[in-house]
Amino acid sequence: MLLNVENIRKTFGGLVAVNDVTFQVPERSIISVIGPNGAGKTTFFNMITGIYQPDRGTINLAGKDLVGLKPDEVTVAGIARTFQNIRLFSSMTAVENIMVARNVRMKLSFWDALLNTPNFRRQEKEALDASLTLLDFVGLRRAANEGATDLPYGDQRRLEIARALATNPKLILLDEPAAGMNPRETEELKDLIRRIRDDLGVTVVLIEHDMRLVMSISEKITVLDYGTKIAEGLPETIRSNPKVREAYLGRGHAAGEKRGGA
Ligand SMILES: Nc1ncnc2c1ncn2[C@@H]1O[C@H](COP(=O)(O)OP(=O)(O)OP(=O)(O)O)[C@@H](O)[C@H]1O
Repeated sequence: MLLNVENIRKTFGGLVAVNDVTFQVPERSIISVIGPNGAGKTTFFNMITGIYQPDRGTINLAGKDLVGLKPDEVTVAGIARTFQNIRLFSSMTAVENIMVARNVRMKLSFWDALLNTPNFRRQEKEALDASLTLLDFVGLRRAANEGATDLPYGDQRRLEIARALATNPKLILLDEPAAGMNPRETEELKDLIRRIRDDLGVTVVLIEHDMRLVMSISEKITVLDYGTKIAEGLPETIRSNPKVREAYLGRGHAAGEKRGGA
């Protein structure tokens, strides 16, 4: 197992946002976490990535215990993520946004940078080349020198994915990557997610409301409702699971119909 999460729990005051959830991710898999609004999905990601510490439970990545680590330490351990609300640096170009992310892996001293040593210049050149390769990978090579937040929305989402990949992760967590995308962009995203796994060997876990995407891409789906895991399995079994249907329909049309249903 690449990621092994056991019985993690998070409460906010009296509210149990994530209720003793166990979740396993095999290496090189594509797994989705779904559930109605407020089900606890983002809180779950936030615990895995060190933004919140779980009240109890364990999180293990390739044999390394992640509980207690800060977000940047989790990144170094091998987990990258994107956010529901895009978080790009608006004052930087597309390629610069990737270069800064790559810095977590660079081996430079303060003096190298200050004195502009050959070591610094060589690593800068490598960082630029690698960042352009990643832009190519997500289909944004032409936009390298454009302001990151001037890009169309779908491109910004792909840039965020490229930036996450720049940290050289074992696992990438995508929080609603298709949000705001049109059907053509969502198709391209599906292809990109497959290539992340097939070409880069990076394992993918996504939170997603677009059920067509979820059903067509996931090898396993985990369903949360009120913080509790209510179902887990192959897309076909999840689609026909009465508990899952009830969870979506019980919350009204917002989650059940507008967003595609379960
Ligand atoms: N920092 C916080 N303080 C208090 N309550 C919180 C906090 N973060 C999340 N919650 C609550 O925890 C519950 C789960 O929220 P979470 O954002 O994890 O759900 P979600 O499944 O990601 O929802 P959505 O699909 O709408 O993004 C919600 O009731 C939410 O209001």
